[in-house]
Amino acid sequence: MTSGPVVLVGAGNMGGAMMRGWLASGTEPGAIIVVDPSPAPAMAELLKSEGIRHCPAVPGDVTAGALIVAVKPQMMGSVLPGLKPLIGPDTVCISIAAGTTIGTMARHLGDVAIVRSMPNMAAMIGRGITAAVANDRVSDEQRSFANELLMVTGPVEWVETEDQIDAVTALSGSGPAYVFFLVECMAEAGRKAGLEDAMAMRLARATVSGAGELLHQSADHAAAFRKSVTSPGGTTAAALDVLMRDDALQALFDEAIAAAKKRAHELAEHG
Ligand SMILES: NC(=O)C1=CN([C@@H]2O[C@H](COP(=O)(O)OP(=O)(O)OC[C@H]3O[C@@H](n4cnc5c(N)ncnc54)[C@H](OP(=O)(O)O)[C@@H]3O)[C@@H](O)[C@H]2O)C=CC1
Ligand SMILES: O=C(O)[C@@H]1CCC=N1
Repeated sequence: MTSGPVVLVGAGNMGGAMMRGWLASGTEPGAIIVVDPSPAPAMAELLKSEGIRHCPAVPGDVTAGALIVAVKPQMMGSVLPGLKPLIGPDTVCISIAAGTTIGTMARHLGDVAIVRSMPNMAAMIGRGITAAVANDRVSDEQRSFANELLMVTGPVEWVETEDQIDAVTALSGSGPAYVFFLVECMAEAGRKAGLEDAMAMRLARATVSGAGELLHQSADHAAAFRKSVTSPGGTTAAALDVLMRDDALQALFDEAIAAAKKRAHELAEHG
């Protein structure tokens, strides 16, 4: 089954991160084909230096072992139909696009093996998290091949039902942006508290990345870490009294995640 090449359609931020992961994990450059009309100069250079075949349009002489679709959701409806020639009986098709459903993919690609997945931006440093769901055409062998291809950017969680992928998109797919915004807010608050701009940003960045690393290196619950920072009657308690007041921040996150999930449903309509 894995005799066909891994064909990546869309070598942008996420597709590029996956491709770099495949190379780093030992996939032969000759086993990768990239379809992208005009990759960014750095990507074009990488494809050239690695000797990866680059096709500005879908090649007519290839049957993919795995077909990874990493274009914007709004492009899926126009890109998917043209990918059919790449699909043979053993091809597993993997999408990372937000919103686009397995049903939409099957409508364009046919009754084939499809994995719908959702990575996140930390894939760029191999520290992402991906959730995936497979349709019933995906064999155990194809699922484990898909798992191998996805896990180069971090752990892979397989979910049972497709509707969970929209929730994943809202939580971990978009999630890095929430954390970056948290850094912006913390830095701005630090500035208002009297710190020089750049210093406030350095402290906020280091605080969030250090706290993230603690979570990464330990299985302890986030609440346990929070409690160990918080001395009774101390400064952290004073701040958390504000942040946790009336569950307002939780309510804001509930609303934000629900909005992202709703948007994923809307994006599905572009198929
Ligand atoms: N960014 C993120 O954090 C995450 C994104 N995703 C999903 O990943 C997908 C890709 O996002 P991202 O990598 O950020 O987007 P990018 O715009 O960086 O990448 C998309 C790539 O596809 C190329 N492209 C455009 N048209 C075609 C075509 N007809 N055939 C082949 N390639 C084409 C684009 O080229 P050009 O730039 O020239 O148009 C670009 O290189 C999206 O569906 C998104 O929902 C999932 C998780 C996280
Ligand atoms: O914002 C988006 O639609 C994409 C999907 C998850 C992260 N970025």
